[in-house]
Amino acid sequence: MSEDTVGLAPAGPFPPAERAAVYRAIRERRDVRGQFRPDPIDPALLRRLLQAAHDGPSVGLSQPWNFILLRDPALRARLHAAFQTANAEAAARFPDRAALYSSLKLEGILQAPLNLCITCDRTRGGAHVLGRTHDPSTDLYSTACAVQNLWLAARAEGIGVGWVSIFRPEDLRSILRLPDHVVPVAYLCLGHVRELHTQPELQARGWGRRLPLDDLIFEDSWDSRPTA
Ligand SMILES: Cc1cc2c(cc1C)N(C[C@H](O)[C@H](O)[C@H](O)COP(=O)(O)O)c1[nH]c(=O)[nH]c(=O)c1N2
Repeated sequence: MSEDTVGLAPAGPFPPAERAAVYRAIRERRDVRGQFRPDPIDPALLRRLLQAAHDGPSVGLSQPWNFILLRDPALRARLHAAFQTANAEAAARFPDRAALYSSLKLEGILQAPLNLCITCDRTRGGAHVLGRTHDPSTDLYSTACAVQNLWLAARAEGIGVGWVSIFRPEDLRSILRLPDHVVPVAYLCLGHVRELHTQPELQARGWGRRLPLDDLIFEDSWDSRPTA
């Protein structure tokens, strides 16, 4: 196919206000655990979020994702119970910070009007996928890119998103009836929110802090990092 039949559009920078909006969505995106309103997400809005995810980059254009929409209260109760089991196990890993850990809210499974599991089908695209031949993990990275697209679009739409990874993988697999070749990459809680934290909640609550960007940049080789 020649260059003039593939379809090209101007690639200059966005006008300043649109550029600012993109950076605003990136900077103001937050992980939401407890501030969900119960009102449902409009189907057209949800469709835009899923389209944003589906517009993501993927290795060899393999698009390994699926989107499992979880609304059924009974199913969500089982998922919440699975979270509680895993969270008790996780809490035990932090004996020095047990009180702080147990004070953290780490999911909104029952409060959020919608839960969404974004999966990666490790067979999508067949045995050989362009770009994945030497790094099989690239299908998982692709799926994470889709998640981030959705997360940023959700911020622009006023929808909060919270990622819950405190599950035994086998619990998610059995409750959602996933076949072996499908990996649950992201379990997300979604809903309208009235307010968002201005900084990561884990920072606000003293669990961690955002690292200075300058400490993370170095040139040419790992050996030249400032902390070396
Ligand atoms: C892969 C992955 C997995 C999780 C998370 C994120 C990601 C990327 N985060 C959210 C995480 O704590 C949060 O992103 C950081 O603390 C930074 O905060 P903001 O996202 O900027 O608000 C998260 N949060 C939570 O309350 N329970 C969880 O199980 C998880 N799991």
